[in-house]
Amino acid sequence: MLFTMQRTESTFDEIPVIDLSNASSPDPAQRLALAEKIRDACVNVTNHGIPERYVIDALEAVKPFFALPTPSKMEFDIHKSTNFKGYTKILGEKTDPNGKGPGDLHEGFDIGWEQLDQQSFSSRDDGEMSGSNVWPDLPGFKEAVLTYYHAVVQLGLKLFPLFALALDLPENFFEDKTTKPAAIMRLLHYPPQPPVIVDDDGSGIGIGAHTDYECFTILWQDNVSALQVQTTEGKWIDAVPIPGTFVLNIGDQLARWTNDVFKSTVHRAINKSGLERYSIPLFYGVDYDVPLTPIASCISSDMPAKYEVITAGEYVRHRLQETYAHSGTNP
Ligand SMILES: O=C(O)CCC(=O)C(=O)O
Ligand SMILES: [Fe+2]
Repeated sequence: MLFTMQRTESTFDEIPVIDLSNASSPDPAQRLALAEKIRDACVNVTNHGIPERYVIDALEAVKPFFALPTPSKMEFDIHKSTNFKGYTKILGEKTDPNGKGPGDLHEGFDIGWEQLDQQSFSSRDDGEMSGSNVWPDLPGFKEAVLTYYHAVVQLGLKLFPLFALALDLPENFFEDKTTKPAAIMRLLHYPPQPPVIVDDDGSGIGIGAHTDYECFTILWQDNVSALQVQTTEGKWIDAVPIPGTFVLNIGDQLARWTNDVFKSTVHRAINKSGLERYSIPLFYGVDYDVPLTPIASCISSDMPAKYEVITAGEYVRHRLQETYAHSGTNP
């Protein structure tokens, strides 16, 4: 009989902390032991190798941008972009596909892959998601943001082999599918809001309940608690910020590769602190032209294929269109 993977149930009461020191250990047993720990839908990772200085610099770069008057920020309106890059105004996004409210109480600035050392953007064929970044003319902004971006992209490349191991696949399974890092990064600002519990009409939500669209998300959050993660039983757990760690979430592309053996993590954020909150998620997917074909060991007569096969780029574009539809269309 063919070996079939079992679905992972995430039933934690608090989000586990996983030490990534052994991610590139020469000992395969240590890499495998670590891989088993990241099966859960959501973990905090420590010893990730990203210098704190990079986080601080990116944050200090973006704060003056968010402090600009709205018309200046709207010059970089995400709706002017072919590939959803640039500025999202407060309430500009509605991340919960079933959300009833007026939109999400955060503003954001999105970038994708770009080399750090280049004068001008060299375009890359990203199919559905082709296009360039936009940059405000603020001193040090681009350099600080891209320096942090590239450090997290490198961390992500170390995680793909662990996910492959956890699926009993060759460690290099994702290598030829991640040759042009398809990573979107967002710098997010949640302004202080009245300490309301979210109303029945959905107003007051910082970011509505959703799953992320790529394979996994590496998220830095400041020390203001707002993020919540839903367990398989439907319980909301606070992703309490732990200094020096990142949150690692599973996203829809991995769910599609694995026919839901790895489920994508439902999460949301509500900033009830009365304080400003900042977070920086980086969503790491496979190359946009790669079809999300389910892995054979994740399909059986008990677990028939759940998702139609589409490319990563088609999937991401479709989801971004839905998210931003209520505040405009893109070219
Ligand atoms: O701000 C956060 O903690 C979560 C952000 C998020 O879920 C997203 O941008 O997809
Ligand atoms: Fe998210």
